[in-house]
Amino acid sequence: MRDFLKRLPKAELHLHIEGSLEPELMFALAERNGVALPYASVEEVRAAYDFSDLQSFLDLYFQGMSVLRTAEDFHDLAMDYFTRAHAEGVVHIEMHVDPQAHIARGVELAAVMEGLGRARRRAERELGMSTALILAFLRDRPAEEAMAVLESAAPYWELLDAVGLDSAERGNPPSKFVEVFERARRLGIPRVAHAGEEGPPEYIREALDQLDVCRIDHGVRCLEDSDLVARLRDEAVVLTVCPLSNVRLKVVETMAEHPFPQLLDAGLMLTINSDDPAYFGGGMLDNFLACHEAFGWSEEVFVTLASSAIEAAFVSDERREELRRQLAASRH
Ligand code: HPA
Ligand SMILES: [Zn+2]
Repeated sequence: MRDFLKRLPKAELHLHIEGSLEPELMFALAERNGVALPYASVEEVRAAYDFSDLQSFLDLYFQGMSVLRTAEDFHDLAMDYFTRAHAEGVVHIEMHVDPQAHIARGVELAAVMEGLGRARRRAERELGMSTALILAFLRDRPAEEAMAVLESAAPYWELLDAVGLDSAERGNPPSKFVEVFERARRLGIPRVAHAGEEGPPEYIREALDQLDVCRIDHGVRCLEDSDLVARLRDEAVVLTVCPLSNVRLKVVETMAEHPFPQLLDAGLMLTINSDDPAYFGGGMLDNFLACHEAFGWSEEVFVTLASSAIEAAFVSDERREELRRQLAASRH
């Protein structure tokens, strides 16, 4: 099964590029930039990744990314992840980036976009991968700040495949960002949002009704509301589920208790994603393997999930056809 899952052409729709920062690269960049880290070793960093909830992770996530300062750093961060993902059979990656977390530290948006842009072009040229970029707003920051970031990103609007919404969910409902998402809609930029990870099903409804999103990131708590589940099924809304993330952030206690099988039984459109692979114990292949071990799914189930990701990806018609062909070929 491992060989099959590795060979399967996997499209990743939910990945925070800052969450792909492995401790080894964190140390290398800290040295390059003269940034002090509160850890003595790579082992110490990994030992600190013992989270009790989303906020306890976010604290270390924002601290870790403090080593990212220049365009070169963002290039190296993304290439490091793209190379690893490529080796696991990932063929397409849609990355969230959190500009506010960098601008607040005095890093210019231009450095972030230039570095990621260079890595994206290299991934396409050298690894044959496609990538997409999702500019995410930090929902625990004011909506006015998100609007200012969207406006300041004007030189890059053409490069954006979507805007997203992430960070601390509870107490920060999607409705807080109606105007920002309406602005994105008028600019013709697609929209996604994290909802129903730690927050209630109502936040999923708000994201659909008030932010007009085409996908829900996480969304696992929809199961608490049967009317909402029926709606997600009827409207074929894709959920980008992140199994190992949910366990590490204690959304669920164990993989065995993860509601992925119930979501599948409900007829929802689902995808498997890594979220923050450097922090949550593994990348795409590890997430696929964890599902195989916990749920004993057949190859057919994984093909269905991989196909859903291809169909929901922000890619051209030509690229989608190519990914469909790769998926069909991987089955022989
Ligand atoms: O899993 C997450 N949830 C919310 N915000 C995030 N930012 C990075 N990862 C996450
Ligand atoms: Zn996420």
